[in-house]
Amino acid sequence: MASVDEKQGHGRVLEFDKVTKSFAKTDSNEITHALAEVNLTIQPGEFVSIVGTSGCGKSTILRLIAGLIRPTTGEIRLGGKPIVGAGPDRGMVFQKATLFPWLTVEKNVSFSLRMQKKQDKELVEHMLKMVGLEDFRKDYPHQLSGGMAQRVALVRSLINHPDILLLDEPLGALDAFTRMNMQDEILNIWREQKQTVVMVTHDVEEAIYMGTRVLVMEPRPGRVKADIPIELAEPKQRDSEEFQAYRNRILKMLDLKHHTDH
Ligand SMILES: Nc1ncnc2c1ncn2[C@@H]1O[C@H](COP(=O)(O)OP(=O)(O)OP(=O)(O)O)[C@@H](O)[C@H]1O
Repeated sequence: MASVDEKQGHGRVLEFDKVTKSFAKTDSNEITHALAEVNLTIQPGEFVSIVGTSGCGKSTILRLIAGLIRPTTGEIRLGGKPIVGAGPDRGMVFQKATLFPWLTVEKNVSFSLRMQKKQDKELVEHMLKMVGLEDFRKDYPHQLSGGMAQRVALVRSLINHPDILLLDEPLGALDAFTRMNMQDEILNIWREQKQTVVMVTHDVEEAIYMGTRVLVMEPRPGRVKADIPIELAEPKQRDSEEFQAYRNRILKMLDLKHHTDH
């Protein structure tokens, strides 16, 4: 039986135990080692940011946690139990809001509740208010800006009270101003709901600003190169010396081998 805590979706530790993931290339006999051995413990309520150059396995980590793919070797456990598939206790948001174009905002948000025959008008209303979209409930996705669509995608995942929220570059397609606003919105939601968040981003400042911890990854084979707890006073000041020291340290790690624009 799940404990009350588990039912509420909080309090479960996420563990990667010697996890590797390899993919066979379809056009040759080669194998891509997307992840070498990853060992990782994420405590409930942590906000973990993942940064790293292209192809170092960031999305693979999220897809493994989501249960969309299985490890090649090793095990991923949530609350001590192996993750064997997708489930409503883990919600994922992608860079491009994947909304149903034929459904209104309200219907997109309540979709999974309706699938589970758990209609809850008040909850939907609360969620829409939380992201300031209550006046747009009857609009369709094509009528929304990128930021608004991403807010809908976010609350559509949050409505199941996931234990873990998985964010795959959720703000990557937004303009700088909207992006900064949404960083604060996501942080407010996280502070209110206290779920565990694992977010992939290419933006080092965003990783530090939002994360309680930053994982720096390295490619070929993908692995965690550094695991950096962010110990900055809230609210974090992007222009503070301490903030910039984290930024420079992480950028240096990313630049050592790969001169990219990350
Ligand atoms: N389904 C798949 N089939 C074959 N190879 C894959 C598959 N998924 C990922 N890979 C390979 O695994 C490696 C890691 O991919 P992943 O998408 O996790 O990287 P990433 O760090 O998220 O990259 P990016 O920042 O470019 O999104 C890459 O070399 C990629 O080509």
